[in-house]
Amino acid sequence: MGEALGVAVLGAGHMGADHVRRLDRVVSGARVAAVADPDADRARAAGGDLPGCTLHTDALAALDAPGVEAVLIASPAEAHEAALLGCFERGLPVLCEKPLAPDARGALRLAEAEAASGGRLARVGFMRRYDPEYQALKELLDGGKLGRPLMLHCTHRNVSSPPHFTSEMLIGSSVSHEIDAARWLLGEEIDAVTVLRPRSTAHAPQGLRDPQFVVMETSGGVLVDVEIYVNSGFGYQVRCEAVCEGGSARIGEDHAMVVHSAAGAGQEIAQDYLTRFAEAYDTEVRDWVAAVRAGGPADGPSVWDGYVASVVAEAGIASLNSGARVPVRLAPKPGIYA
Ligand SMILES: NC(=O)C1=CN([C@@H]2O[C@H](COP(=O)(O)OP(=O)(O)OC[C@H]3O[C@@H](n4cnc5c(N)ncnc54)[C@H](O)[C@@H]3O)[C@@H](O)[C@H]2O)C=CC1
Ligand SMILES: O=C1[C@@H](O)[C@H](O)[C@@H](O)[C@H](O)[C@H]1O
Repeated sequence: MGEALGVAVLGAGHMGADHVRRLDRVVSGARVAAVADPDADRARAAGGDLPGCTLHTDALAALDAPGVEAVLIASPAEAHEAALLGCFERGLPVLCEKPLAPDARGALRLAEAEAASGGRLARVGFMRRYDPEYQALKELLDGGKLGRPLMLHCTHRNVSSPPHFTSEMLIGSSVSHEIDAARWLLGEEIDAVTVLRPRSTAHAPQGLRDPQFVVMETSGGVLVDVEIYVNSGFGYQVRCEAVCEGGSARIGEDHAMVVHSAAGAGQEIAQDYLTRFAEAYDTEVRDWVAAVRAGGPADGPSVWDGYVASVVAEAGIASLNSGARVPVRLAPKPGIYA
């Protein structure tokens, strides 16, 4: 391995371009060796000025480009499986944006393929695990000071949804973060999901079921509720309150400066995830680069975590469409994820 880890970034859209910037300017010990996007202009805009960085319209070609030692996948979910399989075949360590795959069957194929490759090569980009507030909440819950957790109340609001967003993606793409965060915070699996459907906002595109109210039941009897509202129109808000036997703890309150004037009191509200979770993305990528340089991403959110999130999301989508409570059924866990 060279002085700085050579990373190929696949996908140069919102997340990919931001990860290129992060690898180039924020994270030490890494350099961008290749950028791939079928949209050549996007690849050029993200990586065209970086010394030693080759540009590609074919993602698999980027895996074989000179100096590539690791891969960051930021293409749409539909493209993750081919890219991850390409990494597994070549033994390349990889950080893949969430969701791992568009459906649970694809996610399971990936867990089986990684297990067959002989060891863990991939992490999934559930960046909330690297957010200082989420980490503080986990430390508090793990420490047991508040007693056993009984409920998590979660809020997840976006200003607006991208044009391709479907009602199913509110769960499969957005709530996938709460699914992973709840499993990680509580150390429990999710056994069943019920999705309730309030009337939709007039500000959502025609036919989009927005907001939705997701209720998850864990193996230990904790109830996790999530308000997902992706066309709130006013801000990006991610909150979580843990209610425990001996108290409660809340994260994600708007922590900007409070300004008082003749017009009243006010505070800026983050408008997107790149602002709200800037530090989490930096820490996520910094930690991954350090782990790869030290020999491999043996910890962090795994392909199995990505698979479980997909199964829970699929149960949620079934509940969204039927109105029924849907149990979660997981495949046997391959030994590498023990
Ligand atoms: N962790 C987080 O908070 C967030 C994660 N994401 C995830 O990041 C991924 C990308 O999302 P965005 O950047 O918002 O999408 P985007 O649509 O802005 O960018 C995706 C880019 O991938 C390119 N692309 C399409 N097929 C490709 C392929 N086969 N190989 C390489 N590139 C390909 C597209 O041309 C486009 O430039 C998704 O998995 C999404 O769920 C997105 C937003 C936030
Ligand atoms: O991952 C993300 C997006 O894909 C998703 O669409 C948003 O709802 C989330 O807030 C963001 O973190």
